[in-house]
Amino acid sequence: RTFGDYGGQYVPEALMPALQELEDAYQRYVLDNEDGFMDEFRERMRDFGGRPTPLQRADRLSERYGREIYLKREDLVHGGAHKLNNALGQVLLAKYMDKERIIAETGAGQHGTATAMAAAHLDMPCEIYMGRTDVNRQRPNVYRMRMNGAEVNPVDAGSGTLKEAINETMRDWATTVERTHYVIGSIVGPHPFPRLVRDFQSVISAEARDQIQEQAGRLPDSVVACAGGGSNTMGTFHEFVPDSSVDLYAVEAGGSSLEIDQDEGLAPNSATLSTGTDGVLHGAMTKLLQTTDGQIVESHSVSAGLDYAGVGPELSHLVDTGRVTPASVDDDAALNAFHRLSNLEGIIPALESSHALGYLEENHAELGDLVVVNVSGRGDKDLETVLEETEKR
Ligand SMILES: Cc1ncc(COP(=O)(O)O)c(/C=N/[C@H](C(=O)O)[C@@H](O)C(C)C)c1O
Repeated sequence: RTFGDYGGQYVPEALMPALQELEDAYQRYVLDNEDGFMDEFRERMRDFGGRPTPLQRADRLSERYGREIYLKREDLVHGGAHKLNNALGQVLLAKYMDKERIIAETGAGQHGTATAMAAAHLDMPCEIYMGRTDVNRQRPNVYRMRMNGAEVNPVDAGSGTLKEAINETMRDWATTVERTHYVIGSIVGPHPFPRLVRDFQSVISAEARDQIQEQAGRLPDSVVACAGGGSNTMGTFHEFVPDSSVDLYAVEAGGSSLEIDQDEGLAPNSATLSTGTDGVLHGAMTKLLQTTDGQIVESHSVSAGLDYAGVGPELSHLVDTGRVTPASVDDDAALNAFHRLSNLEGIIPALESSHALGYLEENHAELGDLVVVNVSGRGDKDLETVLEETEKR
């Protein structure tokens, strides 16, 4: 149920039967591969999702930093981000559980898009909850969700971002749980969601661990991935966790500064692993950005996908035990990294992934001779934001 002191099931009694049912299905189908569930998951991620994704040597970045830089190309997964790994797995699991309806939250819209695509692919009705602020700043993804046949419900409460979208989705699920599965978008929420999402996303590190040994002849010295809720992070780390020679860096959004405004309850960043304190959010004990009297603060990031005041409990635990190094990169460095990869390697990365690439630019000297960086998504969705923000600066 837990990762050290973190995780658990801090939810209303009404949700416990649903979590118990999900835990049974997780054990039977994901862990025990009953009825060939994981075989079907892998086959669909191959034929529909486009896996395996390349682990590509970045020649220009390797020259620039004087070491071997390999990019794990999750931007090439169908839909443009790692999100499909988890969304397809959960929608397929919902089918095996005889559910009739899919709901999900989204912030950057990548998870919403992936869920809508997976639901269309598997012929399941789908409703996505998305904060009004995010609907306005990630419009191309709203069009894609609707094009894939999903209903998109804008959420006007609070700041109209991810936190409110998750609350609305949980509220829906509490009253429709008999026939509805909630496809949660990251390694957050009550047990078994953090493990379930991590296990689906772990295809990333399973492939990368084989590919790096095939292509470079050994394990990497370090692996770098951005962290919003933490699903691409733990997906990229999971199979390397037992390899103590491999350093793991989780890069969060440093926004415009790391200070929290206690009075306003505002944080101009989302660097939860670096500056957060323990608390419960969305059903799990984890690290949070909160005021001293326990109010969850409004977080910030130039990238919608990293703008989340919580983080997965598994990452909180691995940071506390020292296995994962928490890091953060500010908005400017992320924007510069967006332009840099586009110009040097011909790859336009998602603004979220740009935080991992920004960390590489600032800290490559500490990362050893062989580095794997996860490009969690592609940056088409961010072009407007980046062009606007770049003009402002
Ligand atoms: C391309 C891309 N890269 C990284 C992330 C960060 O989410 P995690 O992998 O769960 O840390 C995201 C997160 N996107 C979510 C979404 O699209 O709904 C996000 O907004 C929330 C689920 C956190 C993303 O789109």
